Amino acid sequence: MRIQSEFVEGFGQLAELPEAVTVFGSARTPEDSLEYKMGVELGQKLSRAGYAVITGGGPGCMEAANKGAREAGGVSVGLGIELPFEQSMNEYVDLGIEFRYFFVRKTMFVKYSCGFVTLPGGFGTMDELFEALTLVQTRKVTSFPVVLMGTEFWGGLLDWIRSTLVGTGKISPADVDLIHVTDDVDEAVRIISEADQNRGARLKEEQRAVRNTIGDAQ
Ligand SMILES: CC(C)=CCNc1ncnc2c1ncn2[C@@H]1O[C@H](COP(=O)(O)O)[C@@H](O)[C@H]1O
Repeated sequence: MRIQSEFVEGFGQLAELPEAVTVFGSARTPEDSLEYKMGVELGQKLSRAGYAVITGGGPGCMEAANKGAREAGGVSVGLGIELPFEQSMNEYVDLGIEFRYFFVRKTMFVKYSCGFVTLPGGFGTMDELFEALTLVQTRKVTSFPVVLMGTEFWGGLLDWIRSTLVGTGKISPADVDLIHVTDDVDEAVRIISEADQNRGARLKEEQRAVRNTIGDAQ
């Protein structure tokens, strides 16, 4: 089955990836914009912090993050999507995989990264952002930071989330804390790596608990 083979191939090709962060954002961001510049800086700094950078492999913000990763000598990954119109992977992708199904590709973004950073974008970006937030809110993934870059761009959405979603009880006030917003690339990287360290500490705690339980049972 085509869907199954797409999962199997994706898992196989990404299994060896170092720890990675996925960067989302508009396919339409022009190269001479501040947002593109921010994407390049983000790709560079994530790479220097030791993370592979995964994007959707397309133009705009995706290209910017891949470019930054390539420039910093990092691992630059593109998980592309087959579209009805001709479009190739951006030129800064070193490891590229093309998917036919959006939902298979989305699984790969979550499975192979330890956090998401979202640059300004449109429908595609919103879809990816809210999927991530739903997974974190329902604890399908844990210690998974979601960072939004661009306080001005995201401000209106956050106001609406607080006033309308919290205001009418559709989400709890604590759910708003799942979202980190910043204009500072260093802060975005710091949020990701701190969550990473917490995850490491929690894992050790769990391993110790398991060892103690086994010890008690012997
Ligand atoms: C100019 C144009 C429409 C190109 C489409 N080419 C694309 N190539 C790869 N991923 C994409 C593309 N369009 C949307 N996406 C996915 O949706 C997000 C961007 O959608 P949008 O531009 O914000 O809504 C990206 O993070 C990416 O994962």
